[in-house]
Amino acid sequence: MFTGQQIAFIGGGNMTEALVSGLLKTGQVAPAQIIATDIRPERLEYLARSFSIRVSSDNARAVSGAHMIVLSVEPQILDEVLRGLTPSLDPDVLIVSVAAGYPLSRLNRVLARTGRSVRAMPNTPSIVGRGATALALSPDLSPQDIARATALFESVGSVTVVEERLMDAVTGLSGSGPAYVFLIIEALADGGVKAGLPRPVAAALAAQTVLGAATMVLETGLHPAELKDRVASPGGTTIAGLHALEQGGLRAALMSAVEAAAERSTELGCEPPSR
Ligand SMILES: NC(=O)C1=CN([C@@H]2O[C@H](COP(=O)(O)OP(=O)(O)OC[C@H]3O[C@@H](n4cnc5c(N)ncnc54)[C@H](OP(=O)(O)O)[C@@H]3O)[C@@H](O)[C@H]2O)C=CC1
Ligand SMILES: O=C(O)[C@@H]1CCC=N1
Repeated sequence: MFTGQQIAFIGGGNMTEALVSGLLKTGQVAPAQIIATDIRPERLEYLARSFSIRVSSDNARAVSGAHMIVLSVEPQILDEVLRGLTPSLDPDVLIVSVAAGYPLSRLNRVLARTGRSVRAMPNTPSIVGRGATALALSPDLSPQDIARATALFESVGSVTVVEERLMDAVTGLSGSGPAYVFLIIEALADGGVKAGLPRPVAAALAAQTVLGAATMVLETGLHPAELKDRVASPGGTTIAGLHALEQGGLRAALMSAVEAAAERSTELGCEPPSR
């Protein structure tokens, strides 16, 4: 699928590292087919050393001759970065953007092109191959384009295709969601420490509990409420803990977190560039 294809990653940060690592692990892409750019020389050195890929500080040169471009810089600077690519851009190149909140209509407007683009929202568990990515596809993509974009993100986890109007909601849930879960794991571990556990024991139990519970939801297909009910014995420990969570407003807090992050994603898409 990627035979003879050149892939350019613009912005050599966390997301690019996860995707480069995932793609190379599939064995479908050789290091020489990948180029990554960044403005930080230390990131370029790190990426070249870790993955033996080509690196450059020149975005325009990197995209010249590329068959697929992955845009992975902050949304606030993406307009400026895109304008710098325009002179060397093949009008037919497949463009994949992971920039939060940044709509495909804006991408096309800034690049003065009409399509062949994918808006993606991955998340940081992609770094360990357990990512969740949603893709919104422009209507003119070929089956091969869709297969390539899907393969890129399947190399680091699961892929779901959604309408672009849902991408801000996806960003609020699975894009930002790992941070909510890290906070929950930290707080559970703190609770364990408060109840007398050594910190390393509490941290390991908290993380494994979240992993195990999430795996049960995915593997059984049961409603989380059904699984919750199976943990809570009548008059037992769990119902006492659940009552405390309801009093603390955990459900409403998590719903508000997703809503606030989704709203921020929408705002980011409308904001003028910050630099
Ligand atoms: N982190 C996450 O959980 C997720 C992030 N995203 C999206 O992915 C994108 C990248 O995020 P992430 O990898 O975390 O960010 P990082 O900050 O880790 O990576 C971006 C890199 O691009 C560099 N950079 C800045 N300007 C340029 C430029 N003009 N040309 C080339 N490189 C440049 C940055 O340097 P410097 O730091 O000096 O600015 C930085 O090294 C963002 O759009 C974000 O919205 C999407 C899903 C999840
Ligand atoms: O916080 C952010 O803006 C990015 C997008 C989703 C996760 N991190």
